[in-house]
Amino acid sequence: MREIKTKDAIGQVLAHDLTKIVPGRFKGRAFKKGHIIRQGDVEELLSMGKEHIYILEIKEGQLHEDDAAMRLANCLKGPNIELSETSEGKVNILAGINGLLKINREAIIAMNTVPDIAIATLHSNRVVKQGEKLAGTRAVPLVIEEEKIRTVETIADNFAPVISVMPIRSLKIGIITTGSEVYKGRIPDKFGPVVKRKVEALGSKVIDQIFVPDDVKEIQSAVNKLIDVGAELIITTGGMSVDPDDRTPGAIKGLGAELITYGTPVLPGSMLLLAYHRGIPVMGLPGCVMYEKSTSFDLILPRVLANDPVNREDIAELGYGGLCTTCDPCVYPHCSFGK
Ligand SMILES: Nc1nc2c(c(=O)[nH]1)N[C@H]1C(S)=C(S)[C@@H](COP(=O)(O)OP(=O)(O)OC[C@H]3O[C@@H](n4cnc5c(N)ncnc54)[C@H](O)[C@@H]3O)O[C@H]1N2
Ligand code: MOO
Repeated sequence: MREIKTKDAIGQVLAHDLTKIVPGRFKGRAFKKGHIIRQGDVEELLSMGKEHIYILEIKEGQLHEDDAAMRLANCLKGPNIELSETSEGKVNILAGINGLLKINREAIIAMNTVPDIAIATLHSNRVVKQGEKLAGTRAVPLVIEEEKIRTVETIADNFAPVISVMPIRSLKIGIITTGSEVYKGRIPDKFGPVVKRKVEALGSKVIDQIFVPDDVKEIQSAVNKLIDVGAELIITTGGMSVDPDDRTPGAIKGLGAELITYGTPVLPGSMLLLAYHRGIPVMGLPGCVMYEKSTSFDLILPRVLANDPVNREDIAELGYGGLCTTCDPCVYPHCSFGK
């Protein structure tokens, strides 16, 4: 790469994309890498403040930033990922489908430890839409040693897939509403509609809702009945804390269900339960899910729907970033909650 005066550059090949910014009106590529500079371009280049420009001269063992960015992007690309074109030396990593974003954090850290590499991502486990930008990558200098890109490619081989989107399944949901006060009609059910709205927003369907008093046997037979009629995820509400009438966790455990967790290090939503009974996930939701905008339920539900295995360690990890600051209005997922 060689620097020359713009006024002497006619006929030369531009080494990289040139960005123009007009505040409030335009930010983007004014000249593309590889463009052959013409007489008429000189005035425009000078008005963009480019008194000097780089002419491309790439040696053996070096890569241009555009080629480096595309190779980096291919290191990141896992299932259901699309790549943008290269622009201004950068490639964006995009969601190929609606789904659950998975990012290998360890791989991203290892790659960014290689000098001159920049990879910026969203957080893992977020629900994303097709076409959404998930990450961006570029090499920092205009010309980079190919060896550095090879190091990143080796890391990618060890960790693949680095970025992927898991499809979120549409499941048949069975709701069990516990609480003698609701069962006996003393108060109307306010919990069922919240659960219905949240599962439907992710593409699932409620097939049945059973109301039961705070009674172990009744809760247990409702779970089995819903599985018998084809429920693929069972969600119980209420009765999850410490009162004598809080029978739900005991009932689910008493079924012989495989308990992943009763209690999650997330506030609100710390009394949440996740178990598997006859191969079907069962979630126990504490009262706060009914009135708080975002809780542990919002963090775990998409993972269950995506069939992303959640073990006790995954639950423990939720504690870091698991405190909701209850902003008004709630801006989740555009906040630190669950990250
Ligand atoms: N001493 C402690 N107190 C509390 C604890 C604790 O660990 N120790 N945990 C707190 C947490 S965290 C939560 S969340 C709440 C409530 O948890 P529960 O799941 O046990 O909720 P319930 O007791 O069943 O109900 C609380 C409240 O909500 C009303 N409710 C329940 N279901 C419905 C429904 N379907 N429709 C309308 N309203 C409903 C219920 O009538 C109660 O008023 O406990 C904290 N306290
Ligand atoms: O489970 Mo409570 O749900 O933390 O508010």
